[in-house]
Amino acid sequence: MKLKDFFNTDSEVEVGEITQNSKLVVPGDIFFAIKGAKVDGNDFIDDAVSKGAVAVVSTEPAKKKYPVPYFQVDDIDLAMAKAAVKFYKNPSDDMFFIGITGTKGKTSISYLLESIFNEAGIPCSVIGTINYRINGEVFAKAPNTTPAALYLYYMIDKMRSAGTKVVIMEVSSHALELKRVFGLNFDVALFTNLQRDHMDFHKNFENYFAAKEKLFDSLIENSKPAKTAIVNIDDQYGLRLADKIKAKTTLIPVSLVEAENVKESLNGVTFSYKGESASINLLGKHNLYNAVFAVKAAMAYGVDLQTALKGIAKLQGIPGRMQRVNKGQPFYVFVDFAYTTESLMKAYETLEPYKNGNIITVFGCGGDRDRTKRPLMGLAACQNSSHVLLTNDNPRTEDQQQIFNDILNGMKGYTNYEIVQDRALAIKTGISLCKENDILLIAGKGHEDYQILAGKTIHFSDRETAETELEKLGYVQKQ
Ligand SMILES: CC(=O)N[C@H]1[C@@H](OP(=O)(O)OP(=O)(O)OC[C@H]2O[C@@H](n3ccc(=O)[nH]c3=O)[C@H](O)[C@@H]2O)O[C@H](CO)[C@@H](O)[C@@H]1O[C@H](C)C(=O)N[C@@H](C)C(=O)N[C@H](CCC(=O)O)C(=O)O
Ligand SMILES: Nc1ncnc2c1ncn2[C@@H]1O[C@H](COP(=O)(O)OP(=O)(O)OP(=O)(O)O)[C@@H](O)[C@H]1O
Ligand SMILES: N[C@H](CCC[C@H](N)C(=O)O)C(=O)O
Ligand SMILES: [Mg+2]
Repeated sequence: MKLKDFFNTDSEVEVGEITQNSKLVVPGDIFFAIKGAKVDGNDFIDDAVSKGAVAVVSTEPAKKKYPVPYFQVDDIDLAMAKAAVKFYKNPSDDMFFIGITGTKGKTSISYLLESIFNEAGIPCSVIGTINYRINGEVFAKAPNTTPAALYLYYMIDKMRSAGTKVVIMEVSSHALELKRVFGLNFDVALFTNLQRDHMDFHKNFENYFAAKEKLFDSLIENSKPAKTAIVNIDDQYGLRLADKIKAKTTLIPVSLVEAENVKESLNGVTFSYKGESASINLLGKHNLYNAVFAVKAAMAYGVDLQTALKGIAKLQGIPGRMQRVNKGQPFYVFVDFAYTTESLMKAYETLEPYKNGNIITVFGCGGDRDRTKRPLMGLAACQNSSHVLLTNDNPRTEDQQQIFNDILNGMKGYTNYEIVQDRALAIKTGISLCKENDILLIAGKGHEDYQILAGKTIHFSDRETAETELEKLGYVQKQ
């Protein structure tokens, strides 16, 4: 493609790649300079040009005369997404796109859907929190749930070349707000729920909801047929959304009343759905929602009910989502990605029927993120546990003591906690406190295999740590 295909210019210069990272520039590339959270991409324009960039795009006026065309734009996120749509030739037009938004349930639904499409023999790819997968193979670890447009489109192009028929995508509110998914045509969009999170970024619930709604705006504006919205109407924001979009789109409501004969156990949930018996190997009623969402989304593509139900039944588990660590010890250990108040409450609700002793919770809160949830999580943990081990999560660049102080504000009046700052030690302590039938809940990091301490990333896994500690105590049973 030529430069004139992207910008208002008559330049015939051939474009190689489009990038926002000067380190990756090779001769022929267009460089997008982004003001980031850590550094300003505008400081790397000279670097990009010296490496052979053929054009520079920025929101800032040019600091000097560059030897290549310089385009000043109002909205760099939009400019990148538009360039990506052109460069990769509308890749979403060639595949069926399922976008999942909502505070909770996105990753779980994406796994359930992938399992259904595998069962149906339909090649599918997944973009989400844990990693990015192309037709079942891990393509890359996920730096973001929904990556920035240039990388996102690059990956979608690879999915198309690999013969993917269905792309299942978690669409975060950040992505919607920052236009990372601009230009993608979603065939089906899912809304799970809206709960307290990301207030650092959105400031209030209305803004947060407005960001989520954008997925459905794009659904309405796109030009493809079969525009379907699948919305949780048991959620107050879902109900509002459903009301707003019902005249313009095919609305499929989701409500738990559709699942009958629900029986929960530590192996999963069995239920009947539209007269068929169904099961999932995932714990808790929230996963029943996720299962119903997945079945409805797959059916919107054309998968039949029986195949969809077989697909959800085959999924054995999801990394870090209520995952049991079982080395044959006489108590229960669960790792869960509950890093918000509501998720923590869901975890306790799920475990309640099996409570035959104490519940001990290991948790902390991430730094450089929503502070409003911290006292609420502290309160929830104290209220629902016999003992809480307050520890670090990913403090990132924030002072750990400040994070503890925020959490402790919600724990006033409670004495059933102690601070064990080192997470491995907190897990070890939690295990040592467990007596027969007790439950240890290790919350907040789920699948994560790292910790970000003072800005540095080290390897860390709740699951591995728990397994190692259990093995040290002589428990060896294979999972
Ligand atoms: C706060 C935020 O959103 N940061 C995102 C941002 O990174 P950043 O702002 O720190 O970038 P930076 O390091 O300051 O660099 C700025 C620019 O300079 C460029 N640069 C830098 C150095 C150099 O030598 N040359 C150069 O050109 C960089 O390529 C970049 O374009 O751009 C990166 C690349 O696109 C993102 O990976 C990164 O997401 C970080 C990891 C992040 O944590 N984001 C969170 C807030 C987020 O987006 N979360 C949502 C929701 C998660 C959920 O589901 O709950 C998500 O979708 O992940
Ligand atoms: N449908 C749901 N409703 C409420 N809570 C849920 C639901 N599904 C999962 N959870 C809880 O939220 C946690 C994270 O689930 P999941 O990873 O599927 O959500 P997500 O939307 O992808 O979250 P994130 O934005 O952090 O990636 C789970 O471990 C569980 O505690
Ligand atoms: N995608 C979420 C994950 C948070 C996980 C938790 N362990 C934390 O670090 O706060 C975020 O980046 O806000
Ligand atoms: Mg997710």
